[in-house]
Amino acid sequence: MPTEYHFTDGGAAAADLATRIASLLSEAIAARGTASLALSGGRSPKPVLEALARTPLDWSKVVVTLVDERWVAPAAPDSNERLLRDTLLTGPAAAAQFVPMKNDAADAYAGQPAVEAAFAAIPWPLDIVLLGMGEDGHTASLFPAAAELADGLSSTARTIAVTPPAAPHQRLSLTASAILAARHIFLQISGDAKKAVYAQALEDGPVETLPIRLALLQAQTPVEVWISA
Ligand SMILES: O=C(O)C(O)[C@@H](O)[C@H](O)[C@H](O)COP(=O)(O)O
Repeated sequence: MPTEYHFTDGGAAAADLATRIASLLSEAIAARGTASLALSGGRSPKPVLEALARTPLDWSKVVVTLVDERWVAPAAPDSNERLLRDTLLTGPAAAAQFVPMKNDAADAYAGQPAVEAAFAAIPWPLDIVLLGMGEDGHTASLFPAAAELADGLSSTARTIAVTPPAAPHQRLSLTASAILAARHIFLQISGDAKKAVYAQALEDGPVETLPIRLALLQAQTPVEVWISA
């Protein structure tokens, strides 16, 4: 079962989570000389990314990538790369090495092989994966009812191209095996609707229905869930 941390204030949760992540990155650098961090996009991580950006750390030893990316130009408002460049990769954390999940290929399927090849340069397994969750139970871009879900749950590749059934843009996503190989998994949840989905996902049931279960119903990798109002 995951370890849960509950907060009434989202800002306090973000500050605390950033401190926890920075401390694990420091430990990884001390132990292995480098650290790797995969971050989610969407709305939830922004305050954590802003807090992390201000955290003193030897960021030049940290390789940062994404948990998933929308196949849009890196400057587009929906780009997760843009979110990282506008938040985390400023100030001290600008010294980190960033490995994008988007390239110039015409679509995510054509672009995936080069992303997979670029991922070979990331210190592996990932030290930290920060997941979000949608109200449909998706995590990363592993969406229920997506044609690629079965592959995303079973593939030994690190990345997969996905067309979400009910969300905009083709995506590149980490696979379940890449997520579960990580040393630490974090999940951010806020709001009553997500709390209800999270509670349901903790009950035994098919991963295909609520893909976040891939992280919650396993004992291989420690999962910490940061829950706020
Ligand atoms: O790029 C993305 O959309 C994601 O990484 C995705 O998996 C996200 O974490 C959830 O959809 C939750 O998104 P919110 O935090 O915006 O609710």
